[in-house]
Amino acid sequence: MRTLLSFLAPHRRTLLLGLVLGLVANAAGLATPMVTKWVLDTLGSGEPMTRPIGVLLALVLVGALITLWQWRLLGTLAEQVVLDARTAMVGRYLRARVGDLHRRPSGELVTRVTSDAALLHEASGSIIGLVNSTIALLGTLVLMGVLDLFLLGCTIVAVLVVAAVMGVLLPRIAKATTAAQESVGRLGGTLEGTLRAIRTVKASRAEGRLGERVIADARDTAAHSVRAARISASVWTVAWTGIQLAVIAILGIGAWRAQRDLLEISSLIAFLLYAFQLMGPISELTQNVTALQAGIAAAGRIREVEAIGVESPAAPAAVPLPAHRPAPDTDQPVLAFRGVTARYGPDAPPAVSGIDLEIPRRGHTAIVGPSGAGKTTLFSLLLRFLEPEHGELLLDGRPYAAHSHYQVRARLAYVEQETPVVPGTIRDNVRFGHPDATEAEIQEVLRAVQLDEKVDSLPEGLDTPLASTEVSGGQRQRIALARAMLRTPDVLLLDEATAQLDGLTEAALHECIRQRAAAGAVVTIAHRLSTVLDADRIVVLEEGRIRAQGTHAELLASDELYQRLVRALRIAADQDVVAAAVA
Ligand SMILES: Nc1ncnc2c1ncn2[C@@H]1O[C@H](COP(=O)(O)OP(=O)(O)OP(=O)(O)O)[C@@H](O)[C@H]1O
Repeated sequence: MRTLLSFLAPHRRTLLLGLVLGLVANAAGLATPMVTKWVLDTLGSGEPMTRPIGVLLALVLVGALITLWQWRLLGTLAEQVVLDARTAMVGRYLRARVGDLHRRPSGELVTRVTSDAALLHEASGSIIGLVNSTIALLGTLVLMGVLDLFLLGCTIVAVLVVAAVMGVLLPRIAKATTAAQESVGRLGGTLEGTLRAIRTVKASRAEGRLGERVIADARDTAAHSVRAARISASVWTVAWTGIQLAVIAILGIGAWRAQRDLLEISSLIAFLLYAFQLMGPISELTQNVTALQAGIAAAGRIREVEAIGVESPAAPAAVPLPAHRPAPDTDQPVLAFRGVTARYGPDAPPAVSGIDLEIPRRGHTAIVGPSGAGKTTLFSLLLRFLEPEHGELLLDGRPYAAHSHYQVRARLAYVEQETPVVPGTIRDNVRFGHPDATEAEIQEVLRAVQLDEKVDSLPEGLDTPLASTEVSGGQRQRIALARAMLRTPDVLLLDEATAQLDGLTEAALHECIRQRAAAGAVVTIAHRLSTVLDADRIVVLEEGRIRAQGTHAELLASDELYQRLVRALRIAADQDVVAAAVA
């Protein structure tokens, strides 16, 4: 509840106005039966009926206008609350630490923004609705008491029975709705993973099995929602029947009291009007309690997003790059690890330990090692996706802690092994890191990765929209390279694809590495013999530690693991040659 209130707090003035409008509309509604009695009392009294009928009309009109205003006000507010929640969540996701984000299925994170946030719409007006309907209920009962205390007693018995049944059933609706939302979250997670790996899913003929898992969550959602709908139906039936029975009882007892002159006919009619009106606040109470419960559950799930750790809070654009930036020919390494140990969780074993490594300002450093040796972890540390547990990293001789995440990343360019294309056109993809890049700069990097002719041949050229499925693996690699080469970064971090690359892409890759290494630093996670042979220095990793460093010739002569790795790469390279010859 506190969480839901925190979403509403910024809109308290609008809520207050909504409450006041609701109260005025209630007052108009409550006065109507009394004025109806006035109309009836004037019958045969000789008084003109125009005044009470005029008041009646005015009440209906004012009530309608105020209700319209209140609906529009609260409807707009509800959408603002949903928008605020979505904005906060999207911002949190984008500022989140990579590790924290990856611990949750992305599809589930998406459902929090889409379906959970939508539940706040109904809930945001429900607190006002609850106050309004409670006041309307109490007001109706008080006015009924004014008309006839005996009949009020009958009504209160019916209202208490209805309230008791609701007290038991409404929490069950909340439980079912929360469970349904959780199933939708799981469904989103599984479905997103399935669609992302759709090729593997189909190739493994696993559509049926995975479909079953997704449908199982959908069935779960439906089962919980059906339970909620059935309980709601029971609540409505009990409330409706209770009030109908109360009306019949009032009619019988009221007629009997009227016969004995204990009650005026006009009062009985007004009382009956109030009895019929009772259904309004009761149904409003039910709806609002249900919406509030669903909203509280959704607000809880939305607030869980705040548990996702975020990176340094400094606003990226507001952080100036350090004035201190050494001359390019200095001997000081551009990047350095000093006794770095890091792990992925408090209970996980260290992924890398005691890393001491310097990345010179110029040249190509290749990192090699068996699977799980910690190569990707070194990149994650350099890019600050992961923070060291012990030791520190230095950029231009200054600890990473003295820079913001943004400042560190502004000096690096990164090509992922999977090299995703981002939503948008080829132009958007190439200038992703530098949205202000000029046409000439874009053309230059496209030439460097040998994509210029391909782009020129497309009818829409640079403005061709890209979807990951439309781009070949090699083209994706080259687009990612072009993106990284734009505005010559100080350090190019390249996680080489393990998949076989086409000749054009491989040649473009090596040309880019060579060009960049002549002017700046290139660090590769090398999976190809040609890349290792190209490197100025090679770092051999084993079980999270640096085992050896040196040139290819030095390591080949001195390190047994390196010899084995090169042998494996050579066999892979030979296989590539055979495959190319066969093709
Ligand atoms: N996100 C993660 N959560 C938990 N442990 C991880 C995570 N990523 C890597 N590890 C662990 O950290 C260690 C180093 O992994 P890393 O991915 O750095 O190795 P690698 O040398 O890049 O392997 P590969 O060549 O197979 O990609 C491994 O033991 C791995 O299980």
